[in-house]
Amino acid sequence: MANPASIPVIDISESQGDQVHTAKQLVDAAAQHGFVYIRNTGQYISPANVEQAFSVSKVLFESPFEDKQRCKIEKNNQGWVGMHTESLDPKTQRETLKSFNFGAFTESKATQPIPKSMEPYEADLATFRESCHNLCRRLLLLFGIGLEVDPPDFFAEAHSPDKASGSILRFLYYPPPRATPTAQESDVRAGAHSDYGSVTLLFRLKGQAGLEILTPTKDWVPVPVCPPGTEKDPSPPILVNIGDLLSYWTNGLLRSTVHRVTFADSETSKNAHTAGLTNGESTKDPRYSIVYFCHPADDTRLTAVPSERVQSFQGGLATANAGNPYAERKVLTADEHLKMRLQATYLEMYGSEEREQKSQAKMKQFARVSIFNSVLNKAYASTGLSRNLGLTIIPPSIHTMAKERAVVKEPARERKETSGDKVTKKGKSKKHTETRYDTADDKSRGGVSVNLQPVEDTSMVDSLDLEDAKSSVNKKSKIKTKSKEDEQHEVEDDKGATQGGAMFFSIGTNDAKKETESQNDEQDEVEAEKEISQGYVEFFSIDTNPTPVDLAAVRVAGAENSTGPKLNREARREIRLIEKQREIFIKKMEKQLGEDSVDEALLQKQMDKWIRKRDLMTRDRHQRKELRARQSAAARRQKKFTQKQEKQEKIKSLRTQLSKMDEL
Ligand SMILES: O=C(O)CCC(=O)C(=O)O
Ligand SMILES: [Fe+2]
Repeated sequence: MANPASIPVIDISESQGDQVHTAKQLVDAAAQHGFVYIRNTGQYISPANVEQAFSVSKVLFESPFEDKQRCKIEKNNQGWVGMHTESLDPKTQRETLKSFNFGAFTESKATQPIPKSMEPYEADLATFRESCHNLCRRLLLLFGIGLEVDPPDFFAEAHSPDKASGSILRFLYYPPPRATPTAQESDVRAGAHSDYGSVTLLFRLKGQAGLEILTPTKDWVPVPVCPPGTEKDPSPPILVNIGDLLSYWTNGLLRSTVHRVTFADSETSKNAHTAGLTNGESTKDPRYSIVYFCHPADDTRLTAVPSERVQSFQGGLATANAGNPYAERKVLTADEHLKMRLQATYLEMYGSEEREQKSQAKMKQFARVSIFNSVLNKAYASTGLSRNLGLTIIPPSIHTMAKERAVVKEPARERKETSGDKVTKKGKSKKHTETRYDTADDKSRGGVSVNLQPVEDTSMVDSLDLEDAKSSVNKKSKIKTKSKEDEQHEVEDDKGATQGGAMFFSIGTNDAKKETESQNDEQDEVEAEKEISQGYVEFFSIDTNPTPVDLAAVRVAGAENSTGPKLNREARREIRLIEKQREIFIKKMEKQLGEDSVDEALLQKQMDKWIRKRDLMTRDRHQRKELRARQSAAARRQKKFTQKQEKQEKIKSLRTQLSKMDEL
């Protein structure tokens, strides 16, 4: 068993004597280990506040999945990260963590969507984040003093809280090993990585093992929560580690050290002997941790700081970061660095180059399908939007179907009206007219209707077959139907999760038309599923920020008399609303800045923001609708079940009576 790391514990409270001495101690620890414990005396963050932050974190992770999913992580690195979404170390197969990243707060209000369950704690979160930042700035000042940077507050100033930065307060949750039954030996809780910012604060709970650091001799050693001498402190020390930026800034004098979180537990890992457990700590329970990643202002340049000690440092970045593949200097500013690291972490969200190429190929394929092109062209043309719209992927079977349909020139859909009497639930007769747009004859392969709706999951668009895609939708709906949301379901759902905020089209086929309520049990099931999935199979999306398309060409194509299917009412309404909103923004801009002063880029930004917000609202509405459908389906099922039981009871009692009569 590897010995725990001998990271020093330092008391930085101002009352603790010589500031220069403390600063030198800090620099030495950061240069040797890249990690240092700060005794928590409560001067910067009280143990009570840390405890409260952990309680809030538990509330967050226990809140409904939909509530968190609504706030999925975006490219600004803020939001909810579901299971297997993140990949800190692309070499590791899977990481079993969930987390929530809080960005900036203004006047105690979050500047990002947060789960409803967090609303009562917004001010507490803002205060906690602020105290973390203050502690980091104190540490940065001490690093400046210890390194004799001129001026000593060089680092602290670069982290002014008034400027936009990538700083993040992050709550982490690692499910217990028993909740990840499909875990493989190679799985880790968090993959090997160094942190992206300047300094990181890490809060952990007593008894929760797992964190390990990679030493210069390439050994993984555990970092206990309570190192010797701190066991009786009111709160475990705060673990501070040096991030890549401080390493760049100091030419590698301060080390950004690679670390990870493992299942290093004798019960769960065959590698227990290499992992090494520290006394009294284990990984068998769920693990919670809180991290504060402190970043400088976005535009901060990452050149070596004005310090003789740094400039004359012989080791240099390469030597100091031997074993840290992440610390290669490739960038000039803090936000460029962060973007580069986030791209590698959230492959799914940013899309790898390979996926980009594939989607390009699919786009070309898509372009050949005139029937769908005409739908899009019309949509683009009628919105008159200057935002760049683009598309992603259609399953080949739909592609084939569309091609066929284009070739046979299926007859246009006809408006059909049927009227008659309908018996209401109360047994009264009522006049009823139903309008349908239907194909005129039975040559139809199922009419196509296009429907605009935001969806939260596009995983099925990769499906190779329409039927597959359909059953995948239904399967997912079924998963969601289960009332008890357990870990495994979250894992399933997370797998397909992609970034929100995009607007998607979906396609419905004739067989998905609303059916009249049936008395038949099975039919009821089918109906419920249809209601839930709304009978639609997502097939392509309009991304709000994708590959640009030539809008001029789109307008020309849109103006032609296309023979493709018409946009349905919801789609047309959506487009009208977008147009209207755009006009409102233009008018506002003109009012403020005078006529012909429309700033296209700004307008674009406003539109994107508005659309994102609207998409979220629409998604909420759909979720509510889905919930209602689920509830009524469950009620129907329950009713059927009770009726069946009553019937059986009756038969049973009749049989008993009969046999009694027989006996007589
Ligand atoms: O949970 C932990 O102990 C460490 C997490 C971590 O290293 C990170 O989020 O960067
Ligand atoms: Fe980390």
